[in-house]
Amino acid sequence: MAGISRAIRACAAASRRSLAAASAAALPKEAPAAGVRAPAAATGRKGRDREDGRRVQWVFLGCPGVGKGTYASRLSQLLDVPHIATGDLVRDALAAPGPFSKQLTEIVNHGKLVSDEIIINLLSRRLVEGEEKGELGFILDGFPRTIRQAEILEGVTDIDLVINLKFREQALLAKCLGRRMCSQCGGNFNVASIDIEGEDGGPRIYMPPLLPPPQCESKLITRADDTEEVVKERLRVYHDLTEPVEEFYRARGKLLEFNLPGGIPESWPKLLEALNIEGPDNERSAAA
Ligand SMILES: Nc1ncnc2c1ncn2[C@@H]1O[C@H](COP(=O)(O)OP(=O)(O)O)[C@@H](O)[C@H]1O
Repeated sequence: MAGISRAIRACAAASRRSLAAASAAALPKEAPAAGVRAPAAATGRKGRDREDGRRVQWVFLGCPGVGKGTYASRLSQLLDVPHIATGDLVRDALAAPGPFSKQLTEIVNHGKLVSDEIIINLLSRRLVEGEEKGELGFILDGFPRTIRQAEILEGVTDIDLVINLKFREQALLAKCLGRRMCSQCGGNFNVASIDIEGEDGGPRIYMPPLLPPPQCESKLITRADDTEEVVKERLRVYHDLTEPVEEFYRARGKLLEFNLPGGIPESWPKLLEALNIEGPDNERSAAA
């Protein structure tokens, strides 16, 4: 797909050039009229309704623990595009032995962002692999996370829609601390029980734990950066460096704000509705 290959070339070039030069070369395009563009790319359930044959190119924004991975992954299956999480790319890179992974671990385990050069390098490599496999779109999760990353992305490819997930701040820390993954099957679970009183006439939010099946119980692992101190730092970094990215896309009429009303059973059908996507018949019961 032309959009992706342009992005790859430019991202790869950006990782070689100084980022200042890359940002200058990738100056943002004219802002379209204010207001979120109707997510027309999503109206066909498989997102195949564009004339050029490409599928959706979406971005998920939102604080750590909000559920970007959960919803991005579900949508990617529904729309038949890859879910590309830069956090996963970073974790894969730090799992490989060597000095590079040591350097990355030091950054990630302190809740800091890795450099734009490193992340663009990892992302462009992933996009090249995808292009070789014939991928026709993407849902990005965890990128862009700085204004500079957003400017580079905006300068090299067309992002159709940016979904900004919001959840009650007081629950985010508990959600991160409760995350568990099965080291064998890769399944994601959460042992936290969230119960928050309604605010300003809003409903009470109750999210029961999402417990693993018995065969996964003894294999659960916790991310090294999901400790209280590090999650608080990641939330601070999000507010300082990533929140301005919301405004960047709002000004370009691409930001769709979505307040999660609760856990997956309540939120998933509402998100599909907001995106004008028709889920498969069994989707609602699967989410319930
Ligand atoms: N776009 C990015 N820019 C810089 N660092 C990133 C980016 N994406 C991921 N990382 C690094 O990987 C870590 C884990 O990312 P992620 O899984 O997306 O975390 P979160 O749960 O906080 O959203 C981040 O704390 C950061 O160190």
